[in-house]
Formats: sequence, structure tokens, C-alpha cells
Amino acid sequence: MIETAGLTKEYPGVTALDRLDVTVGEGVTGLVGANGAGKSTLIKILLGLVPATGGTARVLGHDVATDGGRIRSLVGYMPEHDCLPADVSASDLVVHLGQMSGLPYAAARERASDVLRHVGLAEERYRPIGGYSTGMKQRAKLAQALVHDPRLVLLDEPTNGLDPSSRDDMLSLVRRIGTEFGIAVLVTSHLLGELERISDHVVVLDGGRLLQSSATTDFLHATGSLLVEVQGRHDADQVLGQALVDAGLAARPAGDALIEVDIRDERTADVVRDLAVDLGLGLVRLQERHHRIEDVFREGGAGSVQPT
Ligand SMILES: Nc1ncnc2c1ncn2[C@@H]1O[C@H](COP(=O)(O)OP(=O)(O)OP(=O)(O)O)[C@@H](O)[C@H]1O
Repeated sequence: MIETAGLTKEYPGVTALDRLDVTVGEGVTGLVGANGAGKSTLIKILLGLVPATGGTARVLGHDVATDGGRIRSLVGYMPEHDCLPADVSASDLVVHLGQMSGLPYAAARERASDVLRHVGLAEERYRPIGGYSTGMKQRAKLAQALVHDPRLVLLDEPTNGLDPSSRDDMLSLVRRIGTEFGIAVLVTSHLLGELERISDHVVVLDGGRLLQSSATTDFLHATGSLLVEVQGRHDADQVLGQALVDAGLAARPAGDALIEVDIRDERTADVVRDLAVDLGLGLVRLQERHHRIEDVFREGGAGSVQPT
């Protein structure tokens, strides 16, 4: 869907993108990074709206430097900032933009009605957008990105400004676009937990550089250890920790009276359970430890990302 090689964007005094090599395929791809990481700049270059200062990028096989118009006719774009005319209804706007993308009037009306229904704008689609809530405006922006039946949509911070329940609705919608509708999605957010939930693949940017690009499941891979919490006496964690070491397992304190035990084989959890029982301790927690996307930032040292 998207391929960049050495993609670079220099603004006076700022390198917004620094020799970026990224490949985006089918499904939902999350583009995550702190504010200023370069997400919006990348999207604008991919649409041919802003020229790169170095490197190359292709979208659906088309060169962004020469084929911007063609790319924009094939790709849907939901911009980050509110850019909707206040005195026009969502219905009229989406019909108009459908026609701008080349659909005849009747087809544009039909498609507009379909996509507005899909994004959850019902009767209110006939009211002027100026009276909409933020959630309704985000839905209208999403509908116009879908009206011309694109193969790929670029969604820039679609959950921006939404309350938690509208945020969940929007995320489910984005996921459905990638799965049920079969449209490839590149979606940005600075909230890591959001992308972890809905993306098949995650690309992490930090200061314009590629920090990591991998399947979401790889971000969440097991670290190969168990986190154990026991109760029953004031030094329960120390007593069990010592017993685990005596039993030949690698166990160490993990803070807050938790014990971390390396998984040796499939019997490790049973050994922990049996030792806790033998010592008369109550087993409160026995869970596999997983990496989360946040860890990439911790390891990479990006400062201002907000985990959800
Ligand atoms: N037109 C411009 N002129 C100068 N600098 C710019 C311009 N547009 C973006 N930048 C700078 O480029 C860097 C990347 O900005 P960009 O908007 O792409 O980041 P972002 O990851 O999308 O962040 P946000 O979520 O805050 O929009 C920032 O340092 C920004 O200040």
C-alpha cells in the first residue's frame, strides 16, 4: 500500500522526517508517536500535499512526487484539524466531495447516504455541521474520507477531542473499516493503547525517525516470565521467593511485594502454585508478563508519549 525509502522532510531548523524507510500493507496500521514526531508530515507527503526534501515514497504504486492527484483520487484522507464548513449539512458536504472525487450526482448521493449511516450519523446528517458535537464532526470527517470507495484511508488522529465512550466507538469504527469493509487503514495517534487495540501492525516514530515497525502481536510478545503475588504473612513474597530459588528457579523481587520468575518449562506455573500451597500462602496473582507498546518508548527514550 505504502512504501517509503530514505524519506526526509526538512523545515527551517527542524527535521520533521529523517530518512524514513516504512512499508505499510493491508489491514489496519497504527502510526504512533509523540506530538511533533512527524506523523502529520508523513501523511501530507503521502498525499502529495507537501513535497519531501529527500528520499522517495510510493502509495498504491504511484510516486508521491509526480502523481499526487492520482493518489488523492484513490485514497481517503481524514485530516487532524477541524476544517468543516459550519453552514453546510454533513449530507451535502459528503455528496459534494463524492462528486469532486468523480462520482455522478446520483451515485454520490447514494454513497454519501451509505457512508453516513456506516459512521453512525443518522437524521442529524441533514442539519448544519456548525451545531455538531466533536464526535459528530469526527464522524462527518470520516464519512467524507470513505465516500469515493477508496482502497486506502489515512486517518490523522481520529479520536482527537473525543470523550472516552465516543473514543471507543470511533476505534471500533476504524477497526471495522479495515476488517469488514476491507479498506487498508493508516491511522495515527499519540495514545499508544488505542493503536495496540485496533492495529494489525504498528509503526513507531520518534523525532522523525523510525523507532520500530512490527506486527502488533510482536509488540505484545511474552517476555518469558511470570509475575507472582502471594498473601498470608508479612514476608510472604520473601518466603516464596526463597523457596522458588531453592527449587532451582530464577526468581527475584519485582517491586510492590511481587516476585518475577523466569519460565523454565510448561511446569513452572505448577511449581509456583504447589510451593505456595505447601507454605500455606494464598496465591493472589500468577500471570505471564507481556511487553506493551509503551516499552518501545521507554527503551527508545521518547519523552512525552501518553500511555492510555
Ligand atoms: N509547515 C511547517 N513549518 C515548519 N515546521 C513544521 C511545519 N509543519 C510541521 N513542522 C514541524 O515538524 C515536526 C513534525 O510535525 P508533525 O505535525 O508532522 O508532527 P505530528 O507527529 O503529526 O504531531 P502532532 O500530533 O502534534 O500534529 C514538528 O517539529 C513541527 O513543529
